[in-house]
Amino acid sequence: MVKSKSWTMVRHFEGAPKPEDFKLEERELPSLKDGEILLESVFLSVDPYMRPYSKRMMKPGDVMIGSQVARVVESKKPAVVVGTYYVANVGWTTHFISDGTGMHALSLDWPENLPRSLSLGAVGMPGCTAYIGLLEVCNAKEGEVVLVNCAAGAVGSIVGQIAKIKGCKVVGSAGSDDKVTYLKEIGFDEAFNYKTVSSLEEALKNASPEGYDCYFENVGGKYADVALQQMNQFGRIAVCGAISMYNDSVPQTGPYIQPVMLFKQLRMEGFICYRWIDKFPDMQKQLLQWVSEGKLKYHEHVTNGFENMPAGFIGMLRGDNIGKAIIKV
Ligand SMILES: NC(=O)C1=CN([C@@H]2O[C@H](COP(=O)(O)OP(=O)(O)OC[C@H]3O[C@@H](n4cnc5c(N)ncnc54)[C@H](OP(=O)(O)O)[C@@H]3O)[C@@H](O)[C@H]2O)C=CC1
Ligand SMILES: CCCCCCCCC/C=C/C=O
Repeated sequence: MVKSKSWTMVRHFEGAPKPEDFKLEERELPSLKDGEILLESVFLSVDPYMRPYSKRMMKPGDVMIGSQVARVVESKKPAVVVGTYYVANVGWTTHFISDGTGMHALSLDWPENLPRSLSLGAVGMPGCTAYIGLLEVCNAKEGEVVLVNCAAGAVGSIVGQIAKIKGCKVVGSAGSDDKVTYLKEIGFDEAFNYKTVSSLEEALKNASPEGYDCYFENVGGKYADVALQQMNQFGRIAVCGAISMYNDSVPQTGPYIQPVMLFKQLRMEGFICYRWIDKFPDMQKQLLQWVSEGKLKYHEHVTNGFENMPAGFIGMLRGDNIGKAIIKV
């Protein structure tokens, strides 16, 4: 008998998630039936969406939502070979039985020198989100100026680098001096620590006196109020996330965006990456190629041990991570 451990949500989060909001549970899995496979997790992802989507998709006692890279340890499905790897959306759980639906296999020729955890980060959903938001939603063009916040994170760090590959000028903001150093290392033209600048408005003006054509928005709230004022005429804003608002119990209120949207003739579009799910395989191929060629750098913030998964999640929301926050079992 195989024992599976899972992290469940004890109660809906109030404000920032806390360790006591999670419970580690264990259960025995049944024997495999014909057509089924048994998988064990190798890497799990902790992502900001888990905070707002826990409210939309979960009830107390449910296993936390999320995706992982898992290895096949037993197979009663002829097409599936033991030792192969899959990305599966099965939540915070160490072992699971599947008939193969709702998962996708990692390429059998995954490069030896690259960690498979990249399929949860730079070459996975966050990488595709960066690609879509920048190129499909903002429609960034060579020579334009791109602003991205949460710039040292899983999505933001890829946004900035794709923008450089496409010939844009890139400005990024992040929440520590180490993150700012990292952004310069990976090719951002300008970067600043939004927590220590005396004026966000001045920091944005200094970084790009010529204004901004594209704004890849991950933060929302007061940051956005200031950044929108720095947009150029006909600027485009891809609303990817609003992490500064996810823990709010009482919604934040204005300033309101209509005057600046009107007089600068801006276009703002919210997007969820899965609208482009059919394009994921092509985007992932491109992202993996850029990584293999050294054009796209990646960094991972690895928390070791499944038992530390809530701490890894809480730490990511607090800003502990440079690059993708990953749990290694
Ligand atoms: N629309 C879509 O399809 C998708 C949207 N997203 C969104 O993209 C954004 C980035 O996600 P992801 O790259 O995975 O996460 P990150 O790797 O960027 O990690 C989250 C980061 O958010 C920053 N942060 C936390 N609280 C605040 C705050 N109050 N104000 C400003 N920054 C804060 C921290 O960085 P710092 O130290 O810089 O503050 C932290 O490191 C999120 O908003 C997420 O919801 C992600 C995937 C898909
Ligand atoms: C494993 C279930 C995931 C369902 C929600 C995925 C949402 C991804 C888009 C993110 C939006 C904001 O962060």
